[in-house]
Amino acid sequence: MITQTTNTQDTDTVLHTENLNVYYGKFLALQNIWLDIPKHKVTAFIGPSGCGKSTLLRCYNRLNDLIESFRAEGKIFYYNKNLYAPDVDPVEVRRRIGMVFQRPNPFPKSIYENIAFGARINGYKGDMNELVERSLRQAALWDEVKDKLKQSGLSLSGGQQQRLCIARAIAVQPEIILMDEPCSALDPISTLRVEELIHELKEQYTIVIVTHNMQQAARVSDKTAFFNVRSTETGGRIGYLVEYNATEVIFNNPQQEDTKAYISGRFG
Ligand SMILES: Nc1ncnc2c1ncn2[C@@H]1O[C@H](COP(=O)(O)OP(=O)(O)OP(=O)(O)O)[C@@H](O)[C@H]1O
Repeated sequence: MITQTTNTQDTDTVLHTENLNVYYGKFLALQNIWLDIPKHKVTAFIGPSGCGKSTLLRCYNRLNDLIESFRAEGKIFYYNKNLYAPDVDPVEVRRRIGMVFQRPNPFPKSIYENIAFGARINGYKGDMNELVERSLRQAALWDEVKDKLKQSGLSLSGGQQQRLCIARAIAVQPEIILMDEPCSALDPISTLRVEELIHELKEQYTIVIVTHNMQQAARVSDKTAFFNVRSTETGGRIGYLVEYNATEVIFNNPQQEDTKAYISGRFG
């Protein structure tokens, strides 16, 4: 069972990562991660390819459990509950902590069913029409699709499909939405639309976004974590957290030389 009643951390913290190491088999992908995700804010993860941004994001809703070689040491607290405790149901974790992926991946079903399907599986007993409309409105898609709810989700444009996926994530009423490069397959106008949406959604949800686009991190996030990767003598490549701070500090006054070099485009 996961309860939200007590909180051993700061009350503004929804996810507290403590001394996390992540392995794929013998390969150490992330080392010694300590990081707090604040409630109702947007937190961006930036850093060069392979530094473990997506790995960490997937740890937050236990999506890595589906990878056989995956192993985590350390703790991730969702309020006062360690997400990796033996009594925690990963399916329940994924309902509370939803995910939007790099490529829009609507179900090959109608727009309506894309929203209703997950809610129904989760035992939603309320008015389904109302839930579909509310979710699509929150994802800023309702006006564009309200007259064609029976059409396939796959008939929409890429940007619309991504907003449909956001609506689908919202429909099961999560508290946190994880976004793994949600705009990388979208054109600039659709990207802007999704960025505006992220800004609106943080009033109700906590958002963590992985992005390669530093302007995007600067535009949408309140806090930014910069990760880097170091090579070991034995050929390993270990990801680690370099600096975590308010986004304006990371971009205007970074405290670490590596952060300065990365945001000024000198590496990565
Ligand atoms: N399923 C997996 N099995 C084995 N190794 C993996 C797996 N997924 C990721 N890795 C390795 O873990 C390291 C971190 O990968 P991850 O995808 O988390 O990095 P990233 O910072 O998100 O990279 P990118 O920006 O290129 O998406 C990499 O060295 C990657 O090869």
